[in-house]
Amino acid sequence: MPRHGGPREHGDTLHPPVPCVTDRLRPRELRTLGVRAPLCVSSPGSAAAAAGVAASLADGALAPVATSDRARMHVPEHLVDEHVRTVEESGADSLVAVGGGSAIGLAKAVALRTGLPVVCVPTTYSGSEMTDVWGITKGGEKHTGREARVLARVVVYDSELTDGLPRLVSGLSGLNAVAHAVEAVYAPDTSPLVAVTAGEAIAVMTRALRGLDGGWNDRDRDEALYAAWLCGICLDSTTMGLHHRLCHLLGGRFDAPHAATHALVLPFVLRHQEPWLPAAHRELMARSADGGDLCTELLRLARAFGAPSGLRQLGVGLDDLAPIARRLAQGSPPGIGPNDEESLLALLRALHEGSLAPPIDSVGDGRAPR
Ligand SMILES: NC(=O)C1=CN([C@@H]2O[C@H](COP(=O)(O)OP(=O)(O)OC[C@H]3O[C@@H](n4cnc5c(N)ncnc54)[C@H](O)[C@@H]3O)[C@@H](O)[C@H]2O)C=CC1
Ligand SMILES: O=C(O)/C=C\C(=O)CC(=O)O
Repeated sequence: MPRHGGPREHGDTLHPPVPCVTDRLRPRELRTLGVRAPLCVSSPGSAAAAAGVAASLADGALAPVATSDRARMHVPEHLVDEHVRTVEESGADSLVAVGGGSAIGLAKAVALRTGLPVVCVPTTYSGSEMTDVWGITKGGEKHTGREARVLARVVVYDSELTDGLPRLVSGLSGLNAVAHAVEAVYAPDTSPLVAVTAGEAIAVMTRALRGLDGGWNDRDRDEALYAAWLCGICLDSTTMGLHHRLCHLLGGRFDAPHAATHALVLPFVLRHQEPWLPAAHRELMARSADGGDLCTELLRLARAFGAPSGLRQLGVGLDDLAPIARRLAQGSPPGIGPNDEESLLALLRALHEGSLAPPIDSVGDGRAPR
């Protein structure tokens, strides 16, 4: 299959090709938006992919007026300031993000200030390209919000752009995406449609990640990108809960690596919520783990991809736990499990140690109403 020759073909594809898969960003997609002069942003790791996209645009006389490969995770405010200045000085009329959640997050933050339309070419599985969620970090606090203007106008999925993504980055960003789907299942504004999408997303992503764990192939990469798309839709459709709030707090205050933090935290927060899940949602989680215990499988995958084994490894001290629990309880993150300070502190202690409680069925009597 020639590079960029179109969606890859699999003889035994389980699902039809994703409708928005295309081979690459073409000038046509930008012309549809009526723009001519994009600022193309990437991170160092996705700079080569960004150069390829820029070249394909230039072929159509839509050469970027500026490029930057300086995106980094959590979107520090000073980078937003610098890139807004670049927009003003270059006369850019649009933002093309080529990369993972960091590049996309920077484009979103610049769009928040400037109102320029965003086009995304994701090269990791963060799912950010499908959401109206923005984040900017300043003074040790990660501020997030939702704004229609940051939602990408065009998203181009090309799994060949993920071929060079290192195994551990792939695995951890896939687990970040799974967190979007898991939290969408028990979000206050979930719906049957979201739950079905989330179930498919969790099942396909965990299957692809198991493939990556044992020797990744093209099909696993295609499936992971398909699942990332679904996971992003789940996050866009629902209110973020305890898991995302905790990860953002850790990201802002401890500069914790985003995807690795999600991978560590997810099995623990899901275990915390699990007893309060309605039976249908517990079954959905079990089905997406092939009938097994999803938390145990998520923890196994997190460890296989080098996630920290506990909050200790992220530089979080025992003394930090009570203030974090207080902060979370004050924010009263939506979720179905207990959100009082004492329960949250128990959760944080387990996370600090990295010791996951057994599934409730193996405990025997259940711990909460179903
Ligand atoms: N607003 C939203 O809906 C969401 C936002 N995020 C944000 O995204 C950021 C994390 O995004 P991630 O994608 O996990 O990390 P990332 O964008 O920082 O990428 C991880 C690493 O992979 C490298 N990389 C990216 N594409 C590559 C490629 N094709 N080949 C080789 N290396 C490549 C990057 O340079 C970086 O070193 C965080 O800031 C997080 O807050 C994450 C999920 C959803
Ligand atoms: O935690 C996530 O994966 C989802 C949202 C964010 O990271 C917020 C942001 O864009 O910084």
